[in-house]
Amino acid sequence: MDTIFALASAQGKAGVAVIRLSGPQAHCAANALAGGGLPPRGMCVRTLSAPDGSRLDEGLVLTFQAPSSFTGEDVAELQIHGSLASVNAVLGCLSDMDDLRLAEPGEFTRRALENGKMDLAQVEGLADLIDAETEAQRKQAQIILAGALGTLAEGWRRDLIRAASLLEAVIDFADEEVPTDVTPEVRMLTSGVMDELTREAIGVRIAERIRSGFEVAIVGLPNAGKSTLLNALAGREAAITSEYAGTTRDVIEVRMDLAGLPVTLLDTAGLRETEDHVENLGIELARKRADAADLRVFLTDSPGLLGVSRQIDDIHVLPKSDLRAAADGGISGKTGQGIDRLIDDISCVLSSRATSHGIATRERHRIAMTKAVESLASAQAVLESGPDMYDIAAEELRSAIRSLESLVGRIDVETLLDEIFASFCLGK
Ligand SMILES: Nc1nc2c(ncn2[C@@H]2O[C@H](COP(=O)(O)OP(=O)(O)OP(=O)(O)O)[C@@H](O)[C@H]2O)c(=O)[nH]1
Ligand SMILES: [K+]
Ligand SMILES: [Mg+2]
Repeated sequence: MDTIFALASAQGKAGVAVIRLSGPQAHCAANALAGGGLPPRGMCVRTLSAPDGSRLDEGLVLTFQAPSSFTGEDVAELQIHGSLASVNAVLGCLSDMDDLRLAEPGEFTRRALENGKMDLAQVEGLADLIDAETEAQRKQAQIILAGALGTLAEGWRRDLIRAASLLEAVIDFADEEVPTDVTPEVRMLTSGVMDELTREAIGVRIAERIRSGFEVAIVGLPNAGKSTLLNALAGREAAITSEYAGTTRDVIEVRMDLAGLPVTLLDTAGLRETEDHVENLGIELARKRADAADLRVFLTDSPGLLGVSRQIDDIHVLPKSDLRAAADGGISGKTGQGIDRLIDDISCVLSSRATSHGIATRERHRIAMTKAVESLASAQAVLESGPDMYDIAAEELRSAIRSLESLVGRIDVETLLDEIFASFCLGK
């Protein structure tokens, strides 16, 4: 096994930079820089020197001993001053050492997975945590990283193994009298797992939104003040505004953190009948994106006229409230009136959706769970045909178990790894 090293903290100037080494030569290499005598597990302040004796930096050296480390291997971490030159000098010395090489993106985590320090879902959770920008994303990633999906999957697996073994007991004793009918218990176990899997699979759509952001489209007639409102919400001039009706044609996207939720606001072309070819293209795009969005804010008192389908949670507000006499509930992108309330309304709708999801977060999880549900449904169906079909039912249960095992990477790991680790940054 190679010993790998990489800068584990972000590139660029910082107070401290962390260089991580993992593998059989990790302690040996750290000792070479630190002048020897490091404990197998501990923390020391040391002067780090190059092979010619010249001083590299003074820093903190942490050592971890296999298997009690992030990767499960011998690990050393060098905390040095976070300048580009200091980091490059130390990395240069490490790459000159025999048996050491720069880690590939995600390679430390890959080793942690291979050494059983985390399961595949936890690896995904770690990737999400590193990418997390909002509080909702952070919380969701922490739940997965803590191993919650693995715990759930283990419970389902246990129930299905019990169900399969009940059937197998009947198959094995087919020639003898079997005193009890096992089907009620098999049915109960499989139905329980199916219900939970179905609920989790539905929740993935919401969890995906928390990872990638909810889309909120601002929709209305031309000149309603959509772009002005977008700019007010974004706190910057993201879109052009003017008194000319038909200013916005393309969809303008602004990503923001709305009360802890990741939201992409969409400013769209004003909706109307027009002869202008380019404006019509914009209107067509606006309708399409508004329909596909998670939530629409209609900036009008007559949303029915716009040709965009309206859904139950959608918000509609009267624009340009500053021009109306003591208008209640309206909004003004110009004066800021009603903006806070709109933000509250949007985050209220989205957070009620955000809390209704379960533990699973990815399309990969959804597919594995849906496959398991299909196998369980087949198992239940053939169970009806009596003990002659129990071997087929048991095979369907085993196939459901394999689907659940793929959730946490007990099987099919190799095919998934490259895809998952491709999203990792160096040093993780
Ligand atoms: N008084 C007042 N004027 C506003 C308000 N919002 C926008 N306006 C003005 O109304 C005009 C149209 O604003 P925009 O933000 O460009 O409207 P829009 O809905 O994006 O228009 P299109 O992109 O053409 O569909 C501009 O002259 C704005 O200054 C508001 O809340 N109060
Ligand atoms: K306009
Ligand atoms: Mg506009």
